[in-house]
Amino acid sequence: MNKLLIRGATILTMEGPDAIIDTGEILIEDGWITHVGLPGSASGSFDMDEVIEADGQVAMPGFINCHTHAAMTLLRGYADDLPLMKWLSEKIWPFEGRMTGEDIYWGTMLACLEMIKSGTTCFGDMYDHMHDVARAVENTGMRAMLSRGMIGVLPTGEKALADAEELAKNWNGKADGRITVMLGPHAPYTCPPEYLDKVMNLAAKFKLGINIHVAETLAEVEEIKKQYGKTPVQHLDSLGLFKFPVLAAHCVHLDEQDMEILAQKAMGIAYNPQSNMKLASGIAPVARLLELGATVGIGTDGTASNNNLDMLEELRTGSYLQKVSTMNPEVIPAYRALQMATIDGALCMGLGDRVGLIKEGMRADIILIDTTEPHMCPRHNLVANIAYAANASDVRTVIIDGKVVMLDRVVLTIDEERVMYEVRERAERLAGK
Ligand SMILES: CSC[C@H]1O[C@@H](n2cnc3c(O)ncnc32)[C@H](O)[C@@H]1O
Ligand SMILES: [Zn+2]
Repeated sequence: MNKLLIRGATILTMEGPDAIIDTGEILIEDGWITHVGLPGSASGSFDMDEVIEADGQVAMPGFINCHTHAAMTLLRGYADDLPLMKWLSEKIWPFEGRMTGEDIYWGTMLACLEMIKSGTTCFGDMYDHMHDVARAVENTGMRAMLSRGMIGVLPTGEKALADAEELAKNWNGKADGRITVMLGPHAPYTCPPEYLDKVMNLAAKFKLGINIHVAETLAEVEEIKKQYGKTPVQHLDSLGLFKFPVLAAHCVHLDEQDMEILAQKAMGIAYNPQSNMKLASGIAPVARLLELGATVGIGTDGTASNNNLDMLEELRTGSYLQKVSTMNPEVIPAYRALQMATIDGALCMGLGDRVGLIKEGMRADIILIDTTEPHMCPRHNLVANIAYAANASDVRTVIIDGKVVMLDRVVLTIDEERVMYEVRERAERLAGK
């Protein structure tokens, strides 16, 4: 049995706003959290394989980015300052059409590197060549929910369904259980009802959830209303999609009925504030969705519309944006924002029984954040300091599934120079330079 002890940290368990243990200990055995408590309460350090001394640091669950397209690191800075449809059809899709599986592997490696260095331990992905995405997840030690993006209106729509089935057969539960699989029909405007029927048949056959972009722009809502006489959410509901566990990304333009449907029937909603701001898509009505009882996690979306994968930045923006759009500073307070970026993100992807809390019986996805820098001083409120003042570079150590993947800012599973070299070369070729 492998035993790892984290000692001396303030533990922000995320089990409740007051569930904070000063100078505590976390014992991890074979990747499981087996003890969380006060100093000296674990069995002693003499028989540990590894002890991490974490004085001056906060231990909390790793961040969970519940919506991204990891390999889009290759497109970072390639197409900016455009609205969604123009951005996709004129810039993104032509570039993606030139990408190989190997390009996607290296793009995902870079995303994993960036995520680990900013405290993300788990991400939800939708893309093509998912076998190569899965290889990157396996090699870096990250946890991920993977979905093959499927565009039903393209001639490749049938192949995408076959790829999704392969992904489920080959990778669901693999990499020591760190990889799970969902189906990824891209959006109601790219997947007609007959195609979504095929997706639902597959979901039923393999007992999979569904990851889909929904109601991202006003143009989408108008288009779906014109074609089907219903809002995107009501259209999907009438097709029976919400009989499956659905993770709905964006959900920016919703009426009250849409919000009730999502709150009652969706497994989760991925809120992507920075991407929605940058593409000028709008502001998701998250404060109201939360009032109605919806489960809302936070996603960065891909780095062509963000342009980074920094969850501390994202949760802060997400909170501030709701405050300003409702003109109410009380909505999404600091602790709520951290919940959305941890346990609620896990729930959105069906992983809430496994990760998102520091609690006995959960897998150990834990980050250590340095609290000794000037911008974290004084400590009136630790939670506010993390949610509103911390930087990605304050994340010192990252543990995923009980394995140390970054120790004191050295990533142990990735050759940083090699990854950046590969991505630079490939990005230049793909951009036609
Ligand atoms: C078919 S794989 C996934 C597909 O989604 C594209 N994408 C990236 N960001 C967005 C977004 O905000 N809305 C819709 N589609 C998006 C990505 O480029 C891939 O082609
Ligand atoms: Zn997306």
